[in-house]
Amino acid sequence: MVKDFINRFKEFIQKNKLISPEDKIIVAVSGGVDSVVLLDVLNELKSQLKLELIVAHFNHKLRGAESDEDENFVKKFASELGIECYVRSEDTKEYCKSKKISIQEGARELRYNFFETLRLIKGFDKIATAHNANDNAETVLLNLFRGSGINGLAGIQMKRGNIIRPLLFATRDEIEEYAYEKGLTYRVDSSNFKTTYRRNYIRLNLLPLISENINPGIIETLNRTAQIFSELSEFIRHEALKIIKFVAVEENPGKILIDIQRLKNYLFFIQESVIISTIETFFNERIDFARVLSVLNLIDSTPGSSMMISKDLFVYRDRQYLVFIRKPELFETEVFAYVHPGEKYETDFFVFSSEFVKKEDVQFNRNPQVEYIDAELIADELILRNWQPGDWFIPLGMKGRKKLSDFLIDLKIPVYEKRKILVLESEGKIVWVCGFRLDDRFKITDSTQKILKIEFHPKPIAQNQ
Ligand SMILES: Nc1ncnc2c1ncn2[C@@H]1O[C@H](COP(=O)(O)OP(=O)(O)OP(=O)(O)O)[C@@H](O)[C@H]1O
Repeated sequence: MVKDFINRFKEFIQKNKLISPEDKIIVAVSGGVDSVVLLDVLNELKSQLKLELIVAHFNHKLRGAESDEDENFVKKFASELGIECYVRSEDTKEYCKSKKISIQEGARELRYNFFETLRLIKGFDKIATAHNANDNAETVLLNLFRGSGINGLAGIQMKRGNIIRPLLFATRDEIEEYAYEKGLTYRVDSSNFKTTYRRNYIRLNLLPLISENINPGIIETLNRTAQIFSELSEFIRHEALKIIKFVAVEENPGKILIDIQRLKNYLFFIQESVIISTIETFFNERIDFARVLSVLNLIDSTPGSSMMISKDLFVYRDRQYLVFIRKPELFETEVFAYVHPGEKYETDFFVFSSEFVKKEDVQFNRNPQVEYIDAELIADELILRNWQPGDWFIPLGMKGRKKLSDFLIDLKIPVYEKRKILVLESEGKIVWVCGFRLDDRFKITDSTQKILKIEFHPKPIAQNQ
């Protein structure tokens, strides 16, 4: 059986290109039977495949002395095999409390960050975890019952970035049998928070029932189904990336605009994949299915509707576009500042400057970011602030007053851009809709004596904000 297991392992890693000869692999060992077997099998193949192996263990300090015993067990096992072992401990509860995330989420974040940091420091190629075919079957059912798109039905990915799951071909029984035949010891219940109530219910109640009454090979069947969905998902993702080129009208660091009408032309599962791929490709984040649904619901809601995708990624429904935007750009532009004629005011997002100039230095041009005003008509202290509903002004060249909101609609300024518009105010009157239009009352005329040149320049958004 042991030989057969190792052969199937080899076949699986070759067929799916998970491991190549001379790979340097970090093996994530919790101490449970799966990861103990994974390390053992990789160690068996070490010289044949010329692998370099190290072990990584994260002590989450979640189960008191037991956690420390897991750590000692893993260290001892690795040293018996002559493999270096790296351990990191951190109070996971504290970490999750401070970040306001669930223990499961926080533990995962800490663990995978540690593995990746170790990989970079050691210059290794891959990180192997020991998820098995039962984990995969349970994940598929969980996702199906909770509601999921194609990605969820694809189950646990065999490979994601540098992470590989080479034990996905084996069922839990087979792994336990291997351990038994090789006389391997392991820690029982060393997993972190894998056994959530729902997963446990599926494992202990549902799957045995299905196995007894419908299909004794349900684990293998679900794994095959997952494989089909995984290939389908890969195919659609490939197509989605092409479609993004067509539906995204503007792409720059920190902001993506997707044309709603164009997106609507596609079937739902393609729309879903476009949203997922946009977020993964341009923002390097992941999104769960429930949130994908909410994003797609925005398409049918009123302009201005919005939602948070993650702590700092925001999506907004504009009149024409779905706008994905990094939060800082949107929110940190709340502005209310006192500025004095002749002074400069600068933030991370824009520069406002003003200087007194002579009549002969006035250069009229079509650049709306530079204007000249009659300095004798303004106060000594001006206010630079976000525009607000109810604001009005007299646009240059016009006689009557105009509501700023109407002015912005006429200019077809997208909803998300509107939020960032600033006005320069003097004694309750708007002098300038910065970067757009001067107020007629403050323009320079033949009788103007003192001229103030005003400029407003937004700054490009820094990458990866
Ligand atoms: N504390 C740990 N230290 C090292 N490796 C771990 C640890 N916990 C889990 N692993 C690795 O991850 C595999 C899966 O573990 P587990 O099922 O507990 O994780 P999970 O809760 O399903 O989360 P995830 O899918 O994010 O890994 C283990 O077999 C092991 O390879």
